[in-house]
Amino acid sequence: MKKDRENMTLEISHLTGGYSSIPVIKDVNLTIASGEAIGLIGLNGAGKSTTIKHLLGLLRPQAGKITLNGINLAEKPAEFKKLVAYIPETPVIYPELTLKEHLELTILAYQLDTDKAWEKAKELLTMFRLADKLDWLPVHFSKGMQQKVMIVAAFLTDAQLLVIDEPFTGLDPLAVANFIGLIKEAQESGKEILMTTHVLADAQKAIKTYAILNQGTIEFTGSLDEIRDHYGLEASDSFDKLYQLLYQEQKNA
Ligand SMILES: Nc1ncnc2c1ncn2[C@@H]1O[C@H](COP(=O)(O)OP(=O)(O)OP(=O)(O)O)[C@@H](O)[C@H]1O
Repeated sequence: MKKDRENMTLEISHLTGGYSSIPVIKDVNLTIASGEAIGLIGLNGAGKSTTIKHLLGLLRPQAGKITLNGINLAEKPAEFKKLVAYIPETPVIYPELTLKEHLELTILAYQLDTDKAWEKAKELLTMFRLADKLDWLPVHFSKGMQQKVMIVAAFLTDAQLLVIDEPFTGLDPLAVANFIGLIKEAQESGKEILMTTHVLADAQKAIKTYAILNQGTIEFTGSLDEIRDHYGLEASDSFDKLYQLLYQEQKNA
């Protein structure tokens, strides 16, 4: 398939949804173009994971639509999902499968060319210091090592959209640096990235644009400097102050 960067866009438009008739996210609009990475930030309970669940097709919207490269998730879920790789906050590990078998599952699920995929897997496994553990059971790995398995599997897929939920907790600084390098590479190769995080110090090494989700609504989108201006933060203020302001808004709502 010819890659035309102009058509490679994630569009979330007027998305309203949640777990019951009372919506958790309301009229969310977000566009991520090819080569763009957006950080989704907000207080606990703001609706970040709920937005991600909609994006992965795990929840059905009450209103609105999600398209990727023009493919509507509601109309062509299988086609849409093949273009998406997901790194969950809590690693999903199958207790009876080895590391090698976990990666084989990914290769099968995304119908990857086996030789090319293993070439890529070896690079990623070496980067994350897991190359000698292919026959181990990841269920016995540490939290950080399990997180690395998720990262290796996601970057193996070559998916167009990377959805990443709070990746930094549990990763050591070497792994964080490698992960940030992969995010930058993914952007350079024209992928779209949506990452939720509370760890702006690490995120800002790779991500320049942030969407602020407050009580289920995207309140502002921009660079960290634009966010400072919008919320009246001083250059000397830490971003903790932003969260305090969001909390005040929530209390006053
Ligand atoms: N499975 C569920 N069933 C019902 N309500 C849920 C469920 N999961 C989350 N919620 C509710 O949806 C709201 C948003 O939760 P969500 O997990 O999307 O927040 P978040 O922004 O990801 O928070 P965090 O920063 O803690 O990860 C919260 O009020 C939460 O209680």
